[in-house]
Amino acid sequence: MATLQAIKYSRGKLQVLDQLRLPHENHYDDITTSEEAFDCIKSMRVRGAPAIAIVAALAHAVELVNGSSSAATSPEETIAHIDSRLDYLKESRPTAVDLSNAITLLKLAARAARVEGLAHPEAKEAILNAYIAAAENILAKDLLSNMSIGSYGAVWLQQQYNATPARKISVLTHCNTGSLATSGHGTALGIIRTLHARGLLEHAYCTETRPYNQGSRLTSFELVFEGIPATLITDSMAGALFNLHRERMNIGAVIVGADRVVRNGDTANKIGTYQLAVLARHHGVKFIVAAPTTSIDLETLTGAGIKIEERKAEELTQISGAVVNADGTIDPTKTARVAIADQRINVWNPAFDVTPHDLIDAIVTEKGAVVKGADGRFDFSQVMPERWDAIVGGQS
Ligand SMILES: CSC[C@@H](O)[C@@H](O)C(=O)COP(=O)(O)O
Repeated sequence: MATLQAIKYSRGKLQVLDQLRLPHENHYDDITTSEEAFDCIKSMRVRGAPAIAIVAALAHAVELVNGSSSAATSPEETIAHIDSRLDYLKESRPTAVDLSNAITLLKLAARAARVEGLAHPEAKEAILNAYIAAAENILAKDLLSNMSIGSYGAVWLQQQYNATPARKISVLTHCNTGSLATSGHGTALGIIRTLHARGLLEHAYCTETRPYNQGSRLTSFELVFEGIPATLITDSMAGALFNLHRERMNIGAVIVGADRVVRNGDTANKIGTYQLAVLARHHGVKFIVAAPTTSIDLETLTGAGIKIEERKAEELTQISGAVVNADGTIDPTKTARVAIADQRINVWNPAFDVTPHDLIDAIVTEKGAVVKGADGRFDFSQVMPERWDAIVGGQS
């Protein structure tokens, strides 16, 4: 079956699906420079923590293939050039940690390729090749990682509920964490896809995800595209849905993604995630975060240390969409931006909120599901031993 592809890449060429035009129009932008990638990420034509990191890393790879470092005359200058482009890209969106984790890895890869005494231009070429290979590896690993998260998450849920094809479970998800937010399959939506593929999913509910509507524009599009039984609700309907779950809806879990999971398990994700976690706890519904280890930030101790991006007022006070014809069909060639509030009203528009770890039942990574120990803490040392030793080991 065809799958949705947010990012198309071959060496020297990067194309990114413009998600602002979805679900009405499939348009890919060519990304040839870091500036174009920065704008694509900042304007949210591409979004989702893993996808942001992949686009930034590959955009610079494309730039290097096309000769952007040609003025560098020594290995030091080549590395300084790479560093400065990556530092610039890092500022595009601040909350998702995948981008900074990718940048750390890419900088290390470039440095590791330095060979003492090797003459320029061989030394330069070795550094460029190492950077490009590391960037391409981020793309390749992400898909494998998502498949693995899907499997671990489905198994964990199956065990919690003794789910079988005769006793399926329903889930609720928020924002978009699918193929469009990653290199493919997705994280939270990847678990839903895997549950469906294994015959264990009764129904998926997705929230609209105001203000930017990643749920109604993107997740519902992905669910319809794949024929997964699904229903769209507004963010404000979740409480009513949970209230009915015991008798009729059989909601087994809320499954969300993450922009940054910090050392104690506190998790920043799309605004509205926290209120879902509170509601889930009140109604005895499991709350699961699906996050590759690239979304884990071991250097930040608690959620209080996470910088939350604030976005512009127009995301609340205006909305865009395609024109609906009198017969109910959609005309994708006629899009409109519409004011839906008094344009003078003060607006607070944080893009993310933080869910405290005590409201989270499991954090599913590509290395397995992490649950709290008897002390109520998440321990990530099992799923990322090397980074744990390098960062936390040195502090204890
Ligand atoms: C696998 S994507 C995980 C998160 O990045 C996702 O849940 C989310 O909050 C995306 O926010 P966005 O502002 O659309 O980039």
